[in-house]
Amino acid sequence: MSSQFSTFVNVGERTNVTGSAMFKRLIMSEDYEAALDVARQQVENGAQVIDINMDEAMLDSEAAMVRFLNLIASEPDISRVPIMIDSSKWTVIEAGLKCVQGKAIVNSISLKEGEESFLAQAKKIKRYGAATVVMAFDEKGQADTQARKFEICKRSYDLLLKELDFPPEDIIFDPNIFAVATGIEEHNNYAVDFIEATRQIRRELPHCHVSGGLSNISFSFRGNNPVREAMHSVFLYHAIRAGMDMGIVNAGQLEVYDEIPPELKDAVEDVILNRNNQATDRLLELAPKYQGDGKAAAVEDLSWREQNVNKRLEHALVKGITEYIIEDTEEARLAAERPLHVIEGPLMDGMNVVGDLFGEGKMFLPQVVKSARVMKKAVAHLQPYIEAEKSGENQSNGKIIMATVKGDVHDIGKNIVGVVLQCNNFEVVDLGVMVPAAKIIQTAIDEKADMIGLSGLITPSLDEMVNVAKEMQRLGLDLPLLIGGATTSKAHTAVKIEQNYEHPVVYVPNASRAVGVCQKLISKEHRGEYAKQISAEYEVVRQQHARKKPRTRAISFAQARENRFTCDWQNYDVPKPNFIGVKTISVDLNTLRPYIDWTPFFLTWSLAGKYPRILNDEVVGEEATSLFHDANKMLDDIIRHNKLQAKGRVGIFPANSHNEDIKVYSPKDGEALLGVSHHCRQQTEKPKGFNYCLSDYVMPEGVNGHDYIGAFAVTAGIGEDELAKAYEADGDDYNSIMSKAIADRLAEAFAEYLHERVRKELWGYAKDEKLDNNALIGEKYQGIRPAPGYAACPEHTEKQLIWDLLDVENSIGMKLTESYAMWPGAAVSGWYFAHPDSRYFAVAKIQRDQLEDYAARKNWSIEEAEKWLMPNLQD
Ligand SMILES: C[S@@+](CC[C@H](N)C(=O)[O-])C[C@H]1O[C@@H](n2cnc3c(N)ncnc32)[C@H](O)[C@@H]1O
Repeated sequence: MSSQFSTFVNVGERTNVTGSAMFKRLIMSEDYEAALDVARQQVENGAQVIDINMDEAMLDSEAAMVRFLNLIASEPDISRVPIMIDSSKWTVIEAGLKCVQGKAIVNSISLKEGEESFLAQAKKIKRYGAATVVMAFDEKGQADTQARKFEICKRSYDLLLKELDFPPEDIIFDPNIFAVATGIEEHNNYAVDFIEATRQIRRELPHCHVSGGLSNISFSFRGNNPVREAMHSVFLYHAIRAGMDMGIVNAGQLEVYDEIPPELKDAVEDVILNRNNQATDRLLELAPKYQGDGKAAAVEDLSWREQNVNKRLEHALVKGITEYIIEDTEEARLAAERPLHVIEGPLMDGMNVVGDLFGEGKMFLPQVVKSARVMKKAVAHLQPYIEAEKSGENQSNGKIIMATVKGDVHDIGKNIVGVVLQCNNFEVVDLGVMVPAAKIIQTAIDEKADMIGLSGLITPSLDEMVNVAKEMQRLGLDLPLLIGGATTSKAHTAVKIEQNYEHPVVYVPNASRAVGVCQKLISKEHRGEYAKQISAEYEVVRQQHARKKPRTRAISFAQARENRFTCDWQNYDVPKPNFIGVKTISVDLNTLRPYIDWTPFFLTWSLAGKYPRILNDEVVGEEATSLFHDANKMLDDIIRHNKLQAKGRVGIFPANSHNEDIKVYSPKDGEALLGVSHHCRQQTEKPKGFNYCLSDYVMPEGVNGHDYIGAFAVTAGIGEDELAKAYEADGDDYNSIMSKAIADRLAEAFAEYLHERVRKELWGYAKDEKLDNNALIGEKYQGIRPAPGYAACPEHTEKQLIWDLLDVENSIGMKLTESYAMWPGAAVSGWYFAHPDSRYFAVAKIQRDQLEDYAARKNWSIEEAEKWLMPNLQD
């Protein structure tokens, strides 16, 4: 059932005689036709489940339930959503279960009357194949604190799984939403108790769901809808983040979180999160101000609109405000002699202010990208007028061809550089990802470009950049070549690329440097001087590199092997997996959300600092907070509209090591050899430690039977390209980059989530592990998940074995490029090692003897081995 819950599931409650006076009237007067219309409307309005309740003293509830459900069954537009049979009487529920077609949900059972009746009811529910809501209610009463809520849910969960083998994905906990701000001090923490209990439930009781009735929370503010709506929205915002994935939410009674006036939001947040003792009083004080329309109180500061048009354009650009840009641009166009002058005049002036502020560190990258969005909108408005003039003039600073090289799919960095250059009036022709050298060069010639910029993330891309440089030389180009991307460096550019091309080759470490470099290269006046300076600088880098003595002494491969990590294998207790084989994992994004590590997200946007501290950072805090809000808003939208999907494959196999190889056997018989995972060993002198190789963490063959190894490949990027392209088509680079950064985060979150499941459940060697997200990010668990291409297993072609073992491409559509980059880009793959001593390390430099051995093991020529292990070879 989990696939149905890939978004927050909204339960419609209007077909409930206890909650809707109108529905009650219709049922009591036996107007079932009109009652059906109520159900239909709910589905049309987006309810994904409809809750039906006939609990009315004056009604034969059982008969009414059966009659209504039978009517629904013959209405395909209603019966396409699951039905929630809601009653406090078990007989009504059972009568309902008998006549629902398709999967039903029972609302609800609990431990209120003890374990026996709870299990008896659950057993029947299971037999009907239904899911069930389980209330946090036991023999002592309804749970109000976090501890009680969790304790009851855990007890229910354990009973259901152990006694009945009840599918955990069919359990929906309702940990009780109670009213806050009632004036009774004990109630102040009720929302926090619900949210934190939800977090704990979702973390510790795998695969279950959490639901609740939202409107209770704001009960004390009956009659003041703006405050109630704000409370619903704030509560939901936090509860969904904690893992609430279902609920009775009346969309009409929900304010958009980001549109709540800040003053009200702050006061409501104080109440919901119980942030201080005065919270209720403050909200009570504020509430009358928002009564009625309420929003009148929230006056946006629009004084900037009174300035002249040029100043307004500047303000919009600096602040990234798109609302008025078309009307302001139009006003400027009408006043200008020619439309082009608007770009060259006020718009470029505004962008220069942005550029200066960015250069001075007073604006941050996300703001600059937002400015670019405004600029693009303005330029798009002017474009038809400029074309109508057919002036053919090109007033840009210069034209640059940008591309992620062949074999690589990573483009966030490239896109950011592109935007920043466009902000500075460079014309960027972006060829996208996986672009062969021939296409890059031909486009540069056709477009009469002034420069070429190459980007790449994975190490094989370094080689491809060398190839592009050689091709440019061979074909006689004279354009400057810019090099950027995570694995590139000044040293690599100087040592490997520059001498292959006799015109300027410049390493660009980040987006903020790109503008300066491009401006110097484009300027006739400065280019020669700058090129000379760069080339002299790189000559020094080369000389230093050549002189550089390795800080560590190399030893022979035989010596290194001799000094392998080992343990008492004879007495090693092999952790036997609960699951051996391969399976697909589909997971909803709400489940992944709490596993996100946000720190690298901020780094993507060049904001350095650890999350959550960064939100309050003195320098970047404000921008980080705004970025974080934008990201979460987009994430809400992605989840709500299913815009990205996460899919993965995981496998656990019998395995043994043989020196630097890991032999992987068939899960069926443990005999047939499915493949060999090849590894490299550290080859520098280790006076105090071991010369590690990943194979050391798997029991050698011939000792004591099989050990095991796991493999995984996950993506959260299904839909990523379409999503980003849609934003790009709209000139919205900010959201395009944002969507990719989010997809990336979700993929990493997926890897974290799946690894936890492997440890606790599939392999199960750490079933009692209890770690919060911080501890997971800090890798405080047993075992590792090294990823080919990273330091302990630097050779990328080894991903192919993961793909073969897990049948990744056929089953979930993830692919490997010729450089072994993963597609979609938001993807992670790797191996699982369970050994308690397993650690990440860096293979670092290896010697010729190991290179030859590796080539022989892989059945490669030495040249081939050199190509793939290039970053690990001594220069
Ligand atoms: C790149 S970070 C990703 C986790 C981070 N929390 C995030 O969300 O971006 C850590 C991962 O990189 C890989 N990794 C790190 N160091 C490694 C090494 N020395 N060898 C192999 N893989 C390594 C492992 O797969 C590890 O789980």
